[in-house]
Amino acid sequence: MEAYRELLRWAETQGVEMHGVEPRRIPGRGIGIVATKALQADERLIWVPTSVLRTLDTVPKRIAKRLPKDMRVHGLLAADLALDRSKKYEQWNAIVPSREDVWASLPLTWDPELHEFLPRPARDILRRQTANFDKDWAAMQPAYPTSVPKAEYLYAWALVNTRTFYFETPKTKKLHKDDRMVLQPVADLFNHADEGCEVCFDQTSFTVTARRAYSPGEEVFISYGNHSNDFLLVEYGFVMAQNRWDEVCLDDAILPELSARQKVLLEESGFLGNYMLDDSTVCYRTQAAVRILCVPVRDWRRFVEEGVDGGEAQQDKVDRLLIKILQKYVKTITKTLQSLKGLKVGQACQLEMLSLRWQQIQALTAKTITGLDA
Ligand SMILES: C[S@@+](CC[C@H](N)C(=O)[O-])C[C@H]1O[C@@H](n2cnc3c(N)ncnc32)[C@H](O)[C@@H]1O
Repeated sequence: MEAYRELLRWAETQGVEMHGVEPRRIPGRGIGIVATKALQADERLIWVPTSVLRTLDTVPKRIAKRLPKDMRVHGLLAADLALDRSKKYEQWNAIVPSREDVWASLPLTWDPELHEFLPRPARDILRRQTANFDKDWAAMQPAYPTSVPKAEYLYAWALVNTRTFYFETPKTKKLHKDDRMVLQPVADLFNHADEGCEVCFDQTSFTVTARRAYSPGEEVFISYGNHSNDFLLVEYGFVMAQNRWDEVCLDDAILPELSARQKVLLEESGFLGNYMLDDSTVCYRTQAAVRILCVPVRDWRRFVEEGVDGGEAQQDKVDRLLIKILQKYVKTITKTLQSLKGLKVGQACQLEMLSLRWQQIQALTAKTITGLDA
């Protein structure tokens, strides 16, 4: 019998209710939740009592007391998963992705040589994530020097990273926002889409409710947030083919064009770096940075300080220069894609994911060029 059927049986004994949906294996997405009948908007699909959650409070005292009092909840939950030898959650343990699956998908566990091929925003997120893991491991390691090898803790930490939900209790409300996290067996089988079901919680339960109708057999998603593909790649180990929240960072295209003086001016006005474009817009910061490259400083100041754009002719100049910068960037991306093809490190699926991501970035950049050129 599929392990998730055992999980469902266990969940039922714990009071979890599922209506018109069930878990199934979905190619390329592990397990997901699928409609078993026609569903209507506003139908309640899953109800999970808070008694099922794995939280700060369910970490056994014998574990927590050996760890620092101020340890992050992420680190504590990972310690609990790594040390748990009880049968209490065995049905849940049986359905979570294997270590191999996590290692294949999550950049944190990849060969560091591959990290240099992540887009800049992904590298930034990974740097913060690595610092958090290192902090938690530094607390864990001396407390359990022999019983939990680093790779085992990293696996548990990655599961927590990819499967927790935001949850507030009077106790966790006193903690940092990032610490208000809980593991939620069963509801953690929902995959992500850029628009999904409604997820609500109160002190007694989590509820997932359909926002639209679904046909039988259709996968039902929730949204993990309005995340770009760079974020999804590092935090969850996947990128989406279509993502309305996706965006491209242009810092690697624009920063090298700026002189030291121009960087100082941009810094002073709060416009240095974080240049983004999405499916329909080039951000104001990008406009400010490209403008400083091609209009008199006096006019540039009026743009950033008063929002005066200098008229159509000047905007045209800015657009022309931006097109050139973006065309150069498209060529740089082509080189990155070629380098990826020749790489001898990492797994094929990791290289494919990186290539896919750069192709997406290239496509969005090219689309912007076409839009500007029209
Ligand atoms: C909360 S779990 C969802 C259940 C998971 N698929 C499983 O098999 O247990 C989050 C993980 O599911 C996968 N996932 C979620 N949404 C996805 C999507 N749209 N495409 C591909 N993988 C997805 C990623 O591996 C992510 O880290």
